[in-house]
Amino acid sequence: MTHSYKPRRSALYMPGSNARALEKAKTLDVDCLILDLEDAVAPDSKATARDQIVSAVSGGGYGEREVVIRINALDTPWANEDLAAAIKAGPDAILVPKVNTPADLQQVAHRLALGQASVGIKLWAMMETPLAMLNAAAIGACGRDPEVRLSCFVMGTNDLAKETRAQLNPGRAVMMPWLMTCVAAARAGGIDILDGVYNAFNDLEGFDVECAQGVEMGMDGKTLIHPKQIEACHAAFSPSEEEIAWARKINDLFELPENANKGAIQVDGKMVERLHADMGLRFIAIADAIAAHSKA
Ligand SMILES: CC(C)(COP(=O)(O)OP(=O)(O)OC[C@H]1O[C@@H](n2cnc3c(N)ncnc32)[C@H](O)[C@@H]1OP(=O)(O)O)[C@@H](O)C(=O)NCCC(=O)NCCSC(=O)C[C@H](O)C(=O)O
Ligand SMILES: [Mg+2]
Repeated sequence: MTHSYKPRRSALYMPGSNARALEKAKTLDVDCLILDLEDAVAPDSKATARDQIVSAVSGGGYGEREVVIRINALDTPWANEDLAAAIKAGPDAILVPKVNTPADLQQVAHRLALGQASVGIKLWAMMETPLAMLNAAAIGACGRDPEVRLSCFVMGTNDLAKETRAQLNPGRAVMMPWLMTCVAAARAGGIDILDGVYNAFNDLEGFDVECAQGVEMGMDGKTLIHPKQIEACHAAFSPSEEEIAWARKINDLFELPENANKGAIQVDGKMVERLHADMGLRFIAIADAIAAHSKA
């Protein structure tokens, strides 16, 4: 089995209205950039932010970083112009906030399908409304629909807390059913999923704990709000040396002639099946992709 993998360990949001941040992003060691037109931008600054994002993305200079534009929600007065501007700018993906149903993504995909300029632009979906939690499987299934081009879920835990009135506390116990439902929906749809932001960006200890939780849940990476969160995020979401060594060891063991007809073997006192070897190959592919990404 072969794995292709695109590192999405970190996705840093920045307000489209903040020209300094848009420029600084070109120097940051981050996998993805989310240039925001939505919640980080005040209503009076929406037009300026839109212009600045178009000019920044069209101007390039972001190298290997995946560039994503977050537009305003589809039921706002800005969505239409945001979408036109995003298509013109030509980012790697457009992030649609407040998605409730597959129809929301189909509507945006329809706009993308109308123009040559949008060939290759993917869709990302914010999972942050009560309806999205109830429709997660159907929204995730858009990942299997080539016309919709959905490639990633992004958890919006702040909006989820606001809309459901559940509290966003350390440990996120009450959010766990929604987070794990979205992980399952993303996997069923064959797409990636990024964890929500950690608001207290000066609390790096708390951030480490939440990154570790995201890794445990099966998230592919985490969304960030400040450059100081990047390093710890990469450390958490990159396979460790021990994981890679273990992956190589069990794959080598299954290659041995004496194990050719075995589905399960014993390694260091543990049962290891071929599915574990496959999981190991994924770790190796991730590590290789990260190494290639850092060299670029
Ligand atoms: C939170 C901030 C407003 C803090 O800004 P500031 O006080 O300016 O921070 P610093 O002085 O510590 O900044 C140091 C340098 O780093 C640059 N910087 C800071 N943040 C960013 C960033 N996000 N991207 C790029 N560069 C950044 C500063 O320019 C300084 O650089 P230099 O001039 O060289 O010294 C700010 O961090 C910020 O605006 N963060 C992003 C906020 C945001 O985008 N929020 C919306 C997304 S979160 C969300 O909506 C989640 C979801 O939808 C949900 O529902 O949960
Ligand atoms: Mg939100």
